Amino acid sequence: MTQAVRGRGITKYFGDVIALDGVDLDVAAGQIHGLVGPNGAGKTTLLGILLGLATADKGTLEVLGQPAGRALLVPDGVAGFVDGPGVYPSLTARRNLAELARLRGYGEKAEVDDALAQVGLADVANDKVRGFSLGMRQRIGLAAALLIRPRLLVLDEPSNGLDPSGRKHVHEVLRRLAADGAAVLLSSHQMDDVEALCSEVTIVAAGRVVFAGPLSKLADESRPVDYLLRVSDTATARQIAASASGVTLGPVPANDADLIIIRANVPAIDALVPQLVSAGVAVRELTPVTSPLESAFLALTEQQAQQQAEQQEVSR
Ligand SMILES: Nc1ncnc2c1ncn2[C@@H]1O[C@H](COP(=O)(O)OP(=O)(O)OP(=O)(O)O)[C@@H](O)[C@H]1O
Repeated sequence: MTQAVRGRGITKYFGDVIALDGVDLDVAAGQIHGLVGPNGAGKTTLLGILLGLATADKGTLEVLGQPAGRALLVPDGVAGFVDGPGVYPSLTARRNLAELARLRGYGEKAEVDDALAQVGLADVANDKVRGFSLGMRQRIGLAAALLIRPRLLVLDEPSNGLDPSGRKHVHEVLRRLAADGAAVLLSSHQMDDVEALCSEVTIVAAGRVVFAGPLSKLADESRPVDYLLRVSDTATARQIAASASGVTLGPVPANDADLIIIRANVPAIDALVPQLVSAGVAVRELTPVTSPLESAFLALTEQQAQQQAEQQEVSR
């Protein structure tokens, strides 16, 4: 599989602040890759470097086979935006895209209409962007990116402000692009979006990569997570869970009399369920409260924050 992005040791300072501290990033062509991390982790900075909006201080970056990251230039074949798309509020959605296409020297009206249709804005093509919601503006930004037929699409929080229908359009567009061989790199705080779309993720915390790889590798069976259990007899189930090894009882759920919340890892759950069943308690549902990505994200980023605090303590 060809690489769309290959970054090694990317480092970026803002004065004394180190926003990116030796970041490696690999995004394959045809892949939707998620970039996740807590506030201030360096995601926007990294995406900005890929889009030629900022330069790296150290490290190497190849985008679509070309060296990048050292000049304020959008590499060929790359589209996207950070911190929301730039639009002209006084122009209609269609004029915004048509002007952009004209400025860039490509794109016929038909492509503008097609891009608007793809993101679900055909019905409001003749409305001024001034009245558009955040989600609609995000979709205009995506439509603008589509005009250049990108081979790498870079998006910062593309689901911000999207309603379920807007989200569906955006997901479809991204999946279609990837199926056609383009690479998509998106940052998101919405773990369900990342899980629905991305095959691989890079998790960053405080400017460093704490995990990179397939989502399937994140599921760690030894890590305790919270589960919801729907059972036929909560009183007996709570009693058994309270004395089961490796299981901690959570709070009593407020609105559902048939549920209990427990914290356990996979082996502890595997041992608990037959115990409940043999005591005559039917187990009707067993669901992790947090997804594997969310719990890995929390565990990895907390670990990183703790290590940093310890390092600061040592260097004092
Ligand atoms: N232009 C700038 N000047 C000074 N510091 C900056 C600048 N841009 C980013 N930073 C700092 O660099 C670090 C990384 O910021 P960045 O915006 O890349 O994080 P992020 O992961 O995108 O965060 P969020 O999820 O909140 O958008 C932060 O400490 C931030 O304060």
